[in-house]
Amino acid sequence: MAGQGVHNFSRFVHWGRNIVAVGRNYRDHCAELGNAVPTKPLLFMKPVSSYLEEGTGPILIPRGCHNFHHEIELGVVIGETCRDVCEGEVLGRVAGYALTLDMTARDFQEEAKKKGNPWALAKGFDTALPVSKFIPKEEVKDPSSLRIWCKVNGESRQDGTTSDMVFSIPHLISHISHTFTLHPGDLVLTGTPAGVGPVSPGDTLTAGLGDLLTMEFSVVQRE
Ligand SMILES: CC(=O)CC(=O)C(=O)O
Ligand SMILES: [Mg+2]
Repeated sequence: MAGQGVHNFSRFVHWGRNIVAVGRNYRDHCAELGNAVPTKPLLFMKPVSSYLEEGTGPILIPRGCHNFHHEIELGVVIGETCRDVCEGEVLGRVAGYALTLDMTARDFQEEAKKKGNPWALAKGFDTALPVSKFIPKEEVKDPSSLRIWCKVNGESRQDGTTSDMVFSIPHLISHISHTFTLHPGDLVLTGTPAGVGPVSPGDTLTAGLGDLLTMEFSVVQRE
């Protein structure tokens, strides 16, 4: 596998350094929250401590949050260093993919947006990034045409396709790499399609990526 070297990509969660997230990358999601479609990628970071691997525990609603949302997203795992890479080189530097949830304390985010503050509290709390197992790129025929879906207690909430992204995976990673270097094991979240909505303590989230995998997480209130 390209760039595998000493790294074991099946455990990328434990050695990736950067988690870069893209916001407002689907027109239908921009519309549902009343946001303009960006003219260049909107980026924010999530801390490594926000990772939650399937099977290791529940998603924790942060203290003081009263509007807690799911956002299903395709994650792209970097395989080789990306610094000033052109779009045509990007997919050759990808190690694989993962299904991710960009869990969001929407009330914290709304407050931050009003004040012009960053989104760290809204999107960076412990367990804010539930992830599936790693999927090597050889198992993904076309990352630009993958179904991503999310159900809450069995009810469909989000059902989108990566073909509806405003900015493609090569464009996003090339763009990011012209500002900061991405390293092997880093993860790029590519934004969420429409249907984001609230989850409560006791809910079960199930989500899927094409015919490649499904994952499941329960939700509890952080004490
Ligand atoms: C409005 C948002 O929270 C932006 C975001 O994360 C997205 O996926 O879009
Ligand atoms: Mg998101």
